[in-house]
Amino acid sequence: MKIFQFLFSHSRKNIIFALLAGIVSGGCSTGVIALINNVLNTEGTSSFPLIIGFIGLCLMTLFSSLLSGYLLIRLAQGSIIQLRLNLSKRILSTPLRKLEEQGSHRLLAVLTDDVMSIMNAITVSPMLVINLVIVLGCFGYMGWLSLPVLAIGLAFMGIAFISYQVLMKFANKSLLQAREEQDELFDHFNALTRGTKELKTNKKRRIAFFNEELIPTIKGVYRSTVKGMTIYTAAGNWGQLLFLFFIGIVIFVGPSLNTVTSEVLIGYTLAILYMITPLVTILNVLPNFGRANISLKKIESLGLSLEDKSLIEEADPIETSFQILKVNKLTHQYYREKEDLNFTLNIENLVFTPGEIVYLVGGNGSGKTTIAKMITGLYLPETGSIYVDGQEITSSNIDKYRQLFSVVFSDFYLFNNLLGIDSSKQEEEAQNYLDLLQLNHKVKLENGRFSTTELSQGQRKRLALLTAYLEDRSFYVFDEWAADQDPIFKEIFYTKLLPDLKSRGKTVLVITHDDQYFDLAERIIKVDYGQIISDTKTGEDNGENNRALKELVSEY
Ligand SMILES: Nc1ncnc2c1ncn2[C@@H]1O[C@H](COP(=O)(O)OP(=O)(O)OP(=O)(O)O)[C@@H](O)[C@H]1O
Repeated sequence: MKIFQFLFSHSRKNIIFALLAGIVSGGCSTGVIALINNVLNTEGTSSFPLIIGFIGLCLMTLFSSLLSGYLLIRLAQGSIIQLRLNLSKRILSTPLRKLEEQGSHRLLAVLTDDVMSIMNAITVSPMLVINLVIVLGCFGYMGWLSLPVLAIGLAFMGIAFISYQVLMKFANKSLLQAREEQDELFDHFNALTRGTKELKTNKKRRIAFFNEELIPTIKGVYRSTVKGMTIYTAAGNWGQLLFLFFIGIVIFVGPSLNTVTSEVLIGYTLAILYMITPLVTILNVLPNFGRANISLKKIESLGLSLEDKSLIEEADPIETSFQILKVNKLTHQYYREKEDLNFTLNIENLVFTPGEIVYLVGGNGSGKTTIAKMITGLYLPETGSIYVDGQEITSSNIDKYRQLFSVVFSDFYLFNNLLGIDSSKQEEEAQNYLDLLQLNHKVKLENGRFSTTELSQGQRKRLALLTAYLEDRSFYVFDEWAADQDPIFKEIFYTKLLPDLKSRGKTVLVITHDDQYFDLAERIIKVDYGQIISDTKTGEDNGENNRALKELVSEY
């Protein structure tokens, strides 16, 4: 089972110690049964050494099972921490495109549902191991009492194991189905939380969402889970029934076998009685492992990998500047399941130098945001290359390359603190930016934390801009940043903030539809259906380019 491999890979040493302690504990408790059997079959009062032996064995059982339990609990909890950290690291290091393809609902299902079911299995694993050792110890003792009866017992166990495996296959099939439906359910939860406004304002949509989307999926998850868990319960009951058959055979057939003495029979009865509870416990916790296995497989199937190790390793010292950045024959393809044609983006040739303001323009869906993701290294180049001062960007230095950029995408995320920025050193600077962005009456910066991020969309974008300013990178990318700003602040953005960045030697790539400000750009790159169709330098002395700009504005 994958889950055992997973546990074992986390701490072999701990597992081996815990198992050794468990074996001692199992051995001691079997010893207690053997001793009781001995006493029951001895005439007269028990001798002093037997009493001391009994007490000693009981204490040894107690301490070794405590030690084994403690080690296993530590191992289980340690693996849970590792699992959470590992998953977070994996998500951070998985290429952006892969994450986009999976969708946030699937990641959320992994982080909540799968982590929970793996945690459940890990939490009960000490119980499983301890009880397994007791059962094995009892079987060992039974074998020592009578090999033929043990052989019958093992034959029953073999039948139980094989039939349990067959039933488990059916159960796992249903649970796997439930897990797939769970992804769909998380997608609906996404719609429920993010589309609250749309659902509240349209009763028909709300009812249709409930009846046609949410309820069928919830029922589907319910049906598959009930089916899977019922098969598991049936398998557990079947296992118990076989065990009862075994007891029946020992009790009714045992005495007719010449080799079975009354001492053996009493010993068997004691061992069987002793192992009933551990056996039932094992059968009860096994479904947890089936579910955890499915979750581990699901995590693997999402392809969350550690491909881009640089993201989770200690960051290299940040490259603060460049002289020339060249993009050559870069391509990116979006695969679309429902369409015959894939959308392909091409950047034949682009050059950026410090201190220039470049506008990236084009119609909706023409590829501007994708180009920004390609230039900033968020999408790994499928073909073509990026060169910074003559050095080619490869997977080994791409993380360092990304540190050249500060980006505010239109679907930006605003952290409520200045993570990764030494706020104590930059507090005064941050305060100045709060004034400049006209946020000083709304937001305070205290110990590197914004007093609030509950702001209007335009104000939140200004805070995102402040964070970008404080990052002080060489290359700034703004994806329709001004779209949510009022006309006054739009004017400030294009006429003050962007020239200010230029004067500080920054390269600024502005994705925009604000054609009234196109004449402020030094260069305009126009995109259409994934192709760069013009890269025009503008300037007062350049009549030809000015004509090109006028054409572009009128076309827009
Ligand atoms: N995650 C994605 N998966 C598949 N296709 C995508 C994805 N993101 C964008 N596309 C497709 O790629 C094309 C370019 O999208 P992109 O977001 O780069 O356009 P854009 O020029 O920035 O548009 P807008 O001006 O509307 O923001 C679009 O036709 C879109 O359908």
